[in-house]
Amino acid sequence: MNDPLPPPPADLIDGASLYLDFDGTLVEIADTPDAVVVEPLVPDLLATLTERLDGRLALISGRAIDGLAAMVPVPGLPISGSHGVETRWADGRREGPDRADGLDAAIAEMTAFAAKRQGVLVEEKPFGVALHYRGDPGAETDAHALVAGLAERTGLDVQTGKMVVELRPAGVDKGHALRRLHAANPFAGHDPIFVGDDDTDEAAFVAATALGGCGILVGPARATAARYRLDDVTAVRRWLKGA
Ligand SMILES: O=P(O)(O)OC[C@H]1O[C@H](O[C@H]2O[C@H](CO)[C@@H](O)[C@H](O)[C@H]2O)[C@H](O)[C@@H](O)[C@@H]1O
Repeated sequence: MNDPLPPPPADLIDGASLYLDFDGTLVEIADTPDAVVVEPLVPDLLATLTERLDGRLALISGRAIDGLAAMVPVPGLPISGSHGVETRWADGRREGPDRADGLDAAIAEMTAFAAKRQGVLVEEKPFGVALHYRGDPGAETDAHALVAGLAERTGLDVQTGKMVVELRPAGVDKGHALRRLHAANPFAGHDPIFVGDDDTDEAAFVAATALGGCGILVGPARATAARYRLDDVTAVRRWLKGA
């Protein structure tokens, strides 16, 4: 595939509001969710950017907020978690929906599925659940079929990702997350820039563009709503340091 997307200019975030994905963007993908290595330079970089942007920096992740906040201990950093389902604002206020009926039963079925396949694991989240098959790629088809069936029965939506398929509340995605954060101070009125690598990030690229900003895809060229592209996590960190 030809790559029509240039790297972002160094001054793109001047005066902007910056929204960052986590896995595959700020940290390298690892074998399991808990195996991710967060070097000290990551929270240090986020703290520096928060100061430089007068607080206009937030994480928008597929991970649940509590786990992510523990991995990235930056005081006052707003976080949207679980693919836009839950929010932690800079002052610590939390927002999220009720836990869906049927979620516990879905977790039980996924756990039974994983118990029969070494390398498949279940990641529980407060409002959803992810089924990871990075440790057993051959389980992909069955994992997707299981989660599609559970989505029909529970009314939850299917979210795909890198070697993962999950259930999350319907009608919410990272685009909603970006719009929600961007409607509030200090983000509002500044062009939104979103940086991400995965399927779930496309909705945020679309939202950022519609609000007058743009998206930056991380990873190999692909069909995307992003305007710019960076090769990998190292390139993201270099760009953020130089921006
Ligand atoms: O939106 P993100 O912050 O990028 O989160 C997306 C998912 O990331 C995590 O899973 C992915 O990263 C794992 C660790 O590198 C990897 O083992 C897995 O295969 C990837 O799918 C996280 O565990 C999920 O909850 C997030 O939805």
